[in-house]
Amino acid sequence: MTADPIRWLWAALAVGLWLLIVAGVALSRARARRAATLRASSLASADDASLLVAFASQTGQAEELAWMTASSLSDAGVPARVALLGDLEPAELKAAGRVLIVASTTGEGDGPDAMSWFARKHMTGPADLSGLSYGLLALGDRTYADFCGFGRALDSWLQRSGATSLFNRIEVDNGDAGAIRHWQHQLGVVTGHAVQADWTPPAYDCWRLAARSHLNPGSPGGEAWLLAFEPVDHAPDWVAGDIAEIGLPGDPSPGSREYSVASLPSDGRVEFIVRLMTRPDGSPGLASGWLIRDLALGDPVAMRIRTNRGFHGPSPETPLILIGNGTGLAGLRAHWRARASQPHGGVWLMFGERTSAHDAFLDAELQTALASGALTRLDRAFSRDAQDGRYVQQLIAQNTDELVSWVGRGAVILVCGSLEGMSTGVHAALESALGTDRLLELTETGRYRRDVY
Ligand SMILES: Cc1cc2nc3c(=O)[nH]c(=O)nc-3n(C[C@H](O)[C@H](O)[C@H](O)COP(=O)(O)O)c2cc1C
Repeated sequence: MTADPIRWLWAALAVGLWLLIVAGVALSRARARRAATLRASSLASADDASLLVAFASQTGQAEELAWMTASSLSDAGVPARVALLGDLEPAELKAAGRVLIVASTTGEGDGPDAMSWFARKHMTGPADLSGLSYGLLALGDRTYADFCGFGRALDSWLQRSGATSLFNRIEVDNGDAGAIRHWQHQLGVVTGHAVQADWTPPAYDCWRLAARSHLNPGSPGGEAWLLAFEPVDHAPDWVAGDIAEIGLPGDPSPGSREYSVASLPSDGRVEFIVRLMTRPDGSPGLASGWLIRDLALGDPVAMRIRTNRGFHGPSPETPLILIGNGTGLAGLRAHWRARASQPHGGVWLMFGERTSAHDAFLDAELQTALASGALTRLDRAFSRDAQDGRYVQQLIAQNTDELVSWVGRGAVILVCGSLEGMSTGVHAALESALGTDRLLELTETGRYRRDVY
């Protein structure tokens, strides 16, 4: 009996303390939100032509990356403004035309608190976002059951609302520096402006240039070369679809470049294809010029292999449709080579380049792969051939029945090559062959994957 008043006192104190904490959290969130909104509006006001960077953040990492994204873009000469995604209306997103989004996941696969109203009001069904293109950086942590749950839900809502992704969603596991560098790389591709040196310099291994062969002598397009590197110390493990990051020489280093790996660990070397780029003054591009013109056989190179889950292949019994153009053949080659030594469910390669006389990249190897069964079917399109000029997307249109049948048997479609022209053309051709809903379903179930640049 005598203990009761004391219990009541403790209980009242506990409730009071809890209320104080709740109020404090709510206040600090509201303050953070206001501060972000203020910063956002101060950047957002003037220039409507600027690139929109929107974020959804719970503990600040997504917000920080959004600001780093915007300032990198501004430094590269692309004006950018930052906004809280949760404060925008779909009509404002649509009006922006292009948006880069950084979004984290919290709770159990939930969106940040600042997104709850937006999610309830807008994300329960599709909005009208036709004409909007977007890039998405999803932050998360693989130790949670629903990895990047909110980023994935957002991606799916954007697609269902008619928006087009500029590149595959990039997922960041616990601040993974490689994935963040990949985002930086894509910023450069999307804006056409080199984005300054890496935010997080990677730890490289030492490799040496072992071979370099010209794939398209006489081509009307830029020179394409197959380069091979051997490890100096240890060779890391990797799988088809992974990416080689090359550190450019210099102190400080002017950054890194990414290339789709065209070989497998069993080859004992990393191979990839580089196109010689030309600067406006006619001189060779910084990275491609160095790799193709300056580097001598035996010279050391700083390189690491980055896992690129979004472009890994399915198990061997699943039919595989590989579609690409130009240097994109590199990312596809590792996939058919991975099947060369085992029974598999079929590999169909559709490849596009300029001329059959000069741009039939790796022709002898492709013929051998066909003869051995590593490739089941090969279709090529050469856009500048006088009689038969076609693009790779036309191969899809011409073989719709076959494509539908492969997809009906569970095929996975992998697309690698240029973002402009090829991947949008291929996407449109796949949409008309399979239907928009079917293609969306393939995207969401990981059966349509793109590695485009
Ligand atoms: C309470 C809590 C819950 C989380 N839940 C998830 C989750 O379900 N899935 C996930 O991928 N990451 C989850 N994360 C990891 C965060 O997404 C990750 O740390 C992210 O970088 C945070 O970004 P932010 O600071 O912008 O909110 C969670 C983190 C916290 C603190």
